[in-house]
Amino acid sequence: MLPTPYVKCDYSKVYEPSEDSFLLLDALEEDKQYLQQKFQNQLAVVCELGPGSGIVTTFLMQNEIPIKNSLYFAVDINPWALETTLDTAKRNSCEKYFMDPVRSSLCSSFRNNEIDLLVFNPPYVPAEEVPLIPKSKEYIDEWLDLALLGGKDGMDVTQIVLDNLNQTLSTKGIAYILFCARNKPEEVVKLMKKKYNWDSKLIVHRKAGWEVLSVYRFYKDI
Ligand SMILES: C[S@@+](CC[C@H](N)C(=O)[O-])C[C@H]1O[C@@H](n2cnc3c(N)ncnc32)[C@H](O)[C@@H]1O
Repeated sequence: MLPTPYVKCDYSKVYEPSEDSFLLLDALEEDKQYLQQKFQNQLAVVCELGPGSGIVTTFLMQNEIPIKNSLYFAVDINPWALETTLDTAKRNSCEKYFMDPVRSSLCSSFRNNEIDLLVFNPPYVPAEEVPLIPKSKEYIDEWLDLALLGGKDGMDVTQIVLDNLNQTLSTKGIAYILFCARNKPEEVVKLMKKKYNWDSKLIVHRKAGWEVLSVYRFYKDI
């Protein structure tokens, strides 16, 4: 079993690592060899959307996923998450890896087809709407709402990422995305195949309280 990063931060400002975070780590561990083979002998560009505490990006660096020669970008809309991600990386002695925290909404600050590995534990809880971006860094509770609430079926934010995968990912690119049952992931993956020809594989799923969570890999075998 791969080590889990040590995280110590202010959970009134960033999402506290929970069952979903740990399930995502399990999925990445499960696919470690697959990823190693896929990206061997190249420089891999890795992007985690919504790193929150930084636990997932730090896990990737700590365990050299997908490969030793990787560049890591941690993209969050919450400014506190960027500071915390840097701190978590440092606490786990990951300073030797290239990791850039980027303040941006989803992949809007990347050029097309640059990301090889995309990882996202999104705001997936169904809600009337996705909250507006808070006016100031100091509106702490509002940043936490953004970490959780995903609009209709909890899919508003995730759907933007899925609809843009063809533009976002490199030719060999792969995405790992977490869903809860209320996101209707079985329907989502069928539509991804039909609309965009993305293959998908259920890597892990687990009952967490009253929620069933799953992580799917999206890929194209070329
Ligand atoms: C469920 S939390 C996941 C945090 C962390 N990755 C984990 O697994 O513990 C979702 C994260 O997505 C971020 N987020 C929400 N909307 C975003 C957006 N439009 N662009 C970038 N990040 C966003 C939130 O700030 C939050 O850090």
